Amino acid sequence: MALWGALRAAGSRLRMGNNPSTSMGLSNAATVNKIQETISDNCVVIFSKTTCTYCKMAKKLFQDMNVNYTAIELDMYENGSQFQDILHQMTGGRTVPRVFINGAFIGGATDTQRLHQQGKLLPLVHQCQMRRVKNSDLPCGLP
Ligand SMILES: N[C@@H](CCC(=O)N[C@@H](CS)C(=O)NCC(=O)O)C(=O)O
Ligand code: FES
Repeated sequence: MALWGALRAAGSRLRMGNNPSTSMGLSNAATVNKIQETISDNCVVIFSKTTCTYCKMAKKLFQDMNVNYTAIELDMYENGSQFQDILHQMTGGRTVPRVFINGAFIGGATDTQRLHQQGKLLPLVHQCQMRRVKNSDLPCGLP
């Protein structure tokens, strides 16, 4: 999948750079893995900051639709800026919120709001949820 390629590329680009944030907390590879795992295990993931009003707006959109989401609050992580660097490599921007649905980056708060106004947000979530139900019917969770 293209996104995994982008993630691996992001990891190696950052590893080659002189990135002081790797001296504490997770290595870039571990942070890339954590992002990768989180967005593939959860239909809706919001990389967020607890104090950010734009982030609150994005989270409220999903709350109002009764959709569960996973929020990674980067201001609660010692290596939050490392996450943002990797998200930058993956998505072209390091601002929060960064919203992923079904493993794909859909944008920031205003992009998410726009998709919602266009009636496209909930169908994306449902697509992901339906895929998960189908997969869970298979023995041993095989894909
Ligand atoms: N148009 C973007 C604006 C995002 C934005 O400007 N985010 C600011 C906080 S509100 C940010 O991430 N600043 C850098 C930082 O917090 O690291 C969106 O709708 O998501
Ligand atoms: S709205 Fe101010 S930090 Fe996001």
